[in-house]
Amino acid sequence: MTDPVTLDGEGTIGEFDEKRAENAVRELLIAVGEDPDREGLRETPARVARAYRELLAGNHQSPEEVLTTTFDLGHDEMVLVKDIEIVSLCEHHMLPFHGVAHVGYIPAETGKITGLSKLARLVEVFARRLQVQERLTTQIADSLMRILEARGVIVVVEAEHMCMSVRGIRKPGAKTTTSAVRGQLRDATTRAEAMSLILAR
Ligand SMILES: Nc1nc2c(ncn2[C@@H]2O[C@H](COP(=O)(O)OP(=O)(O)OP(=O)(O)O)[C@@H](O)[C@H]2O)c(=O)[nH]1
Ligand SMILES: [Zn+2]
Repeated sequence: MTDPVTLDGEGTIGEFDEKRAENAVRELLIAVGEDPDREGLRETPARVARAYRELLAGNHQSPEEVLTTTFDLGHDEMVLVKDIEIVSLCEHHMLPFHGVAHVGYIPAETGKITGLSKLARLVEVFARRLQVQERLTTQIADSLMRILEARGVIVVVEAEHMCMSVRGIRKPGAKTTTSAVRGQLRDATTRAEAMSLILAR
């Protein structure tokens, strides 16, 4: 058993209980009028449980774990990784929202930077949880400020929510953009420069 992960202001999350998840999916199949023992559904509870384990893997990872590799390159200008694909699950409907995240930061004065892939890994840590897009965006920004002691951070997430496209209001194609800007990137000129890089195709 690993210790439950403490989420910033969001309580704690315990272990993933695969057997319990399987039983719950079996119950859900019965609740919607299906026969969970028919040929095509026999393995479904186990498959769905494994899928949720994967989609919620970030519950058991911390941002500190993935931002371990740092280099002191003395680089003190902005570093920006664009178009990091994300798939997350909205906490209201447990349906996916998917799109891209753009993550930029101005390193600490010491020039402490991290590996580029670590920025994408950081995004994964927070995307693979039950989320709302706003919290996903701010958690990425706040952890970069805290762990890398960055002087500034900008995170922009653009996503389509399945709960808005396949059910409810049914507006496929509607995109939601959220941003979080911290430190020196709040400065109007620096922020405008970052936004023009993010928007450039
Ligand atoms: N702000 C925000 N809202 C979200 C996100 N994901 C889903 N939602 C919204 O959460 C709201 C939940 O509203 P409710 O009225 O409780 O649920 P509902 O009856 O299923 O709502 P409808 O989707 O309007 O049918 C909906 O408006 C969703 O669009 C997100 O990441 N951020
Ligand atoms: Zn939703």
